[in-house]
Amino acid sequence: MNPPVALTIAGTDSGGAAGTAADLATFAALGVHGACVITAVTAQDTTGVSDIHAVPLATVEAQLRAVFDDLPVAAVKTGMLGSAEVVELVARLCADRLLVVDPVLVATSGAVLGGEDVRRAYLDHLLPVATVVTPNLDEARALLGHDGSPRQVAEELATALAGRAAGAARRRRVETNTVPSSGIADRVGLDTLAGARGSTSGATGGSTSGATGGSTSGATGGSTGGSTGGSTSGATGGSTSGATVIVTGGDPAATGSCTDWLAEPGKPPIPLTHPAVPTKNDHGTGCTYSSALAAHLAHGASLREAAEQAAAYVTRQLRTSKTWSLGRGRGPIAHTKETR
Ligand SMILES: Nc1ncnc2c1ncn2[C@@H]1O[C@H](COP(=O)(O)OP(=O)(O)O)[C@@H](O)[C@H]1O
Ligand SMILES: Cc1ncc(COP(=O)(O)O)c(N)n1
Repeated sequence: MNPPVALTIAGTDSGGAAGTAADLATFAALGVHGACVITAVTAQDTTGVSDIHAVPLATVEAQLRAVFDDLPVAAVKTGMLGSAEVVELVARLCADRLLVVDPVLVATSGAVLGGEDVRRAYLDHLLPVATVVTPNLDEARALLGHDGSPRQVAEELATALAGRAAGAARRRRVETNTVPSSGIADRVGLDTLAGARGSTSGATGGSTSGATGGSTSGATGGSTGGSTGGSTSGATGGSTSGATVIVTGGDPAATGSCTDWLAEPGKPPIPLTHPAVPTKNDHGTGCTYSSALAAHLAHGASLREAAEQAAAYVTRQLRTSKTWSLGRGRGPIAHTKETR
């Protein structure tokens, strides 16, 4: 039987901890075939980022078209996109897909991986069409433009994105009228503008988020039924009501546990708590988490289930890497197969 396919759109990390290295290793570990579209090549190690080479926009687009025209992509995950124009391109070509956006702005090491124009492009273009957004606390505060507790920023960001999602659906209608026909343009067809509810369940291995049309009702847009405990089906692509926001992290040092806050628009945020692993070997943790989330969604899990499983996976990998001593800086989260 075919495995589900997930696509990562991200940058490379020469040190093998974050970016596409983390994403593909995580997909493989979780039984998903990983496709990858490279947006930037970074010279990076455990101590920081020393160089970034942006892949030309046309090459990013060509990679996207090659993957979408050929493979039954059940879920898309974005990491470092690096420029506002790549953010816009991804928003345009992935708007009706099951889309996990990790809004990478700053690396653990402090390196800036996306400037103010990238932050704006996320807010204006990509986050409004995302199914789920996974900022860490700093990224969530940066996106909102102000401080707040993890719970507060998760709730506020979900509310803000819900407001933008309707506008994005309107914009998509205008844009898809002008996109020349191709494999992708066909799938991002007029029917989908109401918010495609095409099956993206990777469990079948054969589905792409097809233009099946669907309800314009905000209640179904970007549905994440599992987080309310009501649905057993996986999340679907094409948000019209706004993304679910998961603000990751918390303060493990302070409490011995990590709490990720899952917020759906219009609902009280839900705390998802798991044990903290005391370690500095956490480079690549955010990439690993969002890839694990996408992998579980590609298997057909509900969002709540996928979020819990992703955190459990990260925790296991951190337990493996916590005794490692690799590199001079912040060591990698383990991408090796579990040894115990
Ligand atoms: N020390 C830790 N122990 C266990 N889980 C962790 C630890 N640090 C982060 N996590 C978990 O890893 C996932 C990614 O979170 P985070 O570290 O905030 O991402 P980022 O790398 O983008 O800052 C979340 O589920 C978070 O709770
Ligand atoms: C190519 C690339 N993508 C993403 C990150 C963020 O990961 P982290 O927050 O663990 O540094 C990174 N450092 N490099």
